[in-house]
Amino acid sequence: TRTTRPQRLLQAVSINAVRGDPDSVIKAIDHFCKHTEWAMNVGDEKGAILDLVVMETCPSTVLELGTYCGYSTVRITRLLPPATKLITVEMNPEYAHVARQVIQHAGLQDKVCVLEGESADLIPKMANMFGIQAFDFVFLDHWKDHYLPDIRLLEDCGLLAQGSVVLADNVVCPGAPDYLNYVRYNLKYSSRFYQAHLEYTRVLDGLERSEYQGD
Ligand SMILES: Oc1cc(-c2ccc(F)cc2)cc2cncnc12
Ligand SMILES: [Mg+2]
Repeated sequence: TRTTRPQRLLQAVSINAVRGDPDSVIKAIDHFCKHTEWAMNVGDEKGAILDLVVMETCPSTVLELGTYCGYSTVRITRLLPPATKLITVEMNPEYAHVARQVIQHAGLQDKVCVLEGESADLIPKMANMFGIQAFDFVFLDHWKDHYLPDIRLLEDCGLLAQGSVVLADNVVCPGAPDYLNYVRYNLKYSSRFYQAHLEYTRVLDGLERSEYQGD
């Protein structure tokens, strides 16, 4: 097929969503994934849990690892107050290019920085790049075998502080067993599981919310 799935998803957004309206962008992507073509967005069921955790955290600084087409970027950013910045990291340049256009269609481009590259390379540079101390909220939604090394790297770079909330997607499917073991049995975290389903399917999945207890 000439076009890629992210490009077809972007086309569905540009046709069906209202410019400047994040909720219409979210609805257009969910409709596309339910009726046209499955895609690995966090989706509407897990997305509603993501919304609740973001709202109760009221974060000033947000990091997302794994942008894909920007669906969860839009979900999170639409809930943030005007002054807040969200940094999202995507290693695939083609995904990043589509995500920037989806985020722009939602009218949220001024609140989001899409960084292209490997999370392991970029995390150590973030404090200096953005003049931040710690992230109040981190959403892990990239390759599952990077969850554990990346949360350890965030700790080592002093980018987690007491009360920082880390929410991880796909801890059941595809699964992140080493990450779950770490956050559930390490006294530095208070962790809880939200049972849900793999986006747009009946397959079991879930989100793990882990709150950093401080050094
Ligand atoms: O939410 C997700 C789902 C899947 C996925 C793919 C194929 C399958 F069969 C089941 C699950 C892969 C992901 C990779 N990165 C981030 N999020 C993902
Ligand atoms: Mg995911």
